Amino acid sequence: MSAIPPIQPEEVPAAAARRSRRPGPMLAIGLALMGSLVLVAVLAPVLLDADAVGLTDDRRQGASGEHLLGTDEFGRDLFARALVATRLTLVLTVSATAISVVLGVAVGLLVWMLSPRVRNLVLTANAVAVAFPALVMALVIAAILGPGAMSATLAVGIAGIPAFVRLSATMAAPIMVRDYVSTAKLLNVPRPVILVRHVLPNLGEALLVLSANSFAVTLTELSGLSFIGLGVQNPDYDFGRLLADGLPNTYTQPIQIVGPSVMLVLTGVAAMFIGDGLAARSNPRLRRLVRGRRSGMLHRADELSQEMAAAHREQGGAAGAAALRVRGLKVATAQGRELVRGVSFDVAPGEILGLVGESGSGKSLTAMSAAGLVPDGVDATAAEVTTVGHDLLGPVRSGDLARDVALIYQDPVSTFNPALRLENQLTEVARVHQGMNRRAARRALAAEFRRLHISEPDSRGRQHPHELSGGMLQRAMIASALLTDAKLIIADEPTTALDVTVQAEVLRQFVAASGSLGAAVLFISHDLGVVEALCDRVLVMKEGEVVEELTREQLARGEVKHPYTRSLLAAAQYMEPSAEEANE
Ligand SMILES: Nc1ncnc2c1ncn2[C@@H]1O[C@H](COP(=O)(O)OP(=O)(O)OP(=O)(O)O)[C@@H](O)[C@H]1O
Repeated sequence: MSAIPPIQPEEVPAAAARRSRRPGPMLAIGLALMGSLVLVAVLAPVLLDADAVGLTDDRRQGASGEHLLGTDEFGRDLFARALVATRLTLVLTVSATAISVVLGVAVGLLVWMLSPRVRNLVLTANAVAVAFPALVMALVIAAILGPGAMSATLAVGIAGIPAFVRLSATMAAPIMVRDYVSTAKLLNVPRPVILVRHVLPNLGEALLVLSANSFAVTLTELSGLSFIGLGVQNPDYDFGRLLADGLPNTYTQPIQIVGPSVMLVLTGVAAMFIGDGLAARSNPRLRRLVRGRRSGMLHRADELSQEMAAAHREQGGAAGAAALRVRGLKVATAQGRELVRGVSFDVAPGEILGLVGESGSGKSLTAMSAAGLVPDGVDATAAEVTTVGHDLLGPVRSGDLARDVALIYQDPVSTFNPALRLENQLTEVARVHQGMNRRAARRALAAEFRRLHISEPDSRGRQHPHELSGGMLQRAMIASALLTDAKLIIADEPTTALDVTVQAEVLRQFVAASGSLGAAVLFISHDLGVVEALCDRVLVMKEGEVVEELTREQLARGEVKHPYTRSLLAAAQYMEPSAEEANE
């Protein structure tokens, strides 16, 4: 057997990560411009209020050294008025945008607490609202609420809500099926907490981009409402109100509309630059499980299956010793399509049980059901699922499963919430369910990192997932299982997404970890070679059924009976390079 070469971790260099966080030129210009406008909004009403509102005899004057943009029919300085109007304009625009963002995001996330049917209804109604022009909707709402700055702000804010509902609901969808959300569900984290903690931070960048662009649109709409008399009322004034005041004099004294027009354009351009700059800077790498009566639940099987399970029990012997005991597990879609058809097995403490079979044979559904995680859209029944002593067909105390079961998924990137530091995620069970304080948990995690040969173990925890390679993230998951002394590790193709050398190292660490923990392991794989090297026993699944059970020795000697296993074995041998090929 050839020696396994040491792994070369392909980390994302810290300098590159820092560079990607620097604002680009567009964002810098936008922020500088917006910063200047905010400064004007703060200072102008203090310094220029007398000139802006003071009535003088210098009426309808053109531009001069004394009045840079002339004066209006009451002798008020138009330059001062344009600058002073910045404060009210910005306050109203920020308020209306905040209404759209806060309510839109709240609704967009809360729909994920509804049943799929009600959620679809809400989202369809929202899609209709999005298709309706926001300005028309704002006009209708403003007309109902009556003229005034407050009602215009409310109208424009409400009209902007559907766009944010759509964005946040759509972006939440893929996050709700991410592995770290499944893990949070295993931890019995309440749905609102999952939404706020795991989903909301991942919307941050997209929300910022949409908010900045929405700010520009809101500015135009609010100015439009003031311009037609539905917004800010005299004696107050924003840019739109100033434009309306200057309109009758467009031909006789056009300079009256220059100030508010320029300020309006500058504010809009600043917001657009910020939005586009944020969009350009957003890192594309930074990227549902529903419990209900009808689906996504593990139910106790009906009478018939109970009988079947009793038969299995007789075959299976005493339940006491097994870390995982599954009897008569069936998983079916709501339409009745059977995906897993009465699977029964045990995994003893310290034993590694392999689950092999072609894609779609029901391996993941079987394993996830064993952790009480049944995906939305399917219904699972069993006569018995006892996981580390917990009867999953009855109520399980919050945190018990989380403490005893560790899940390691195929895609190391989707396993972690990209917005949270690794140590927060990896030490959660230890801190929340085992009462370890933050500092002790951090130290213990670093020790496990060291044990698993993760470089710079003391600082890794403070990094975000994208700063580590895939192999490191998988080892970090193993470290987390070690940290909590998990009694059952469910690993769903944990090395498939890794390259071959990293795979070998992760597997080596995996065996060492499970050995030192004495944990039972349910190891799912397509790869018979890996399973033979790693597992004590193997279950072969085909079309939702276990068609054969083999020991490692039987598999090694090729003592397989079922034609399907034979074909799997033949395929694996066909894939393996011959000795000559390997030497080439
Ligand atoms: N939530 C779901 N709703 C409906 N069908 C599902 C759902 N989850 C899985 N299935 C179907 O159940 C079958 C078994 O899926 P499962 O993921 O357990 O297969 P698998 O053996 O793990 O395959 P793979 O190796 O590709 O992951 C597949 O046909 C799959 O399409």
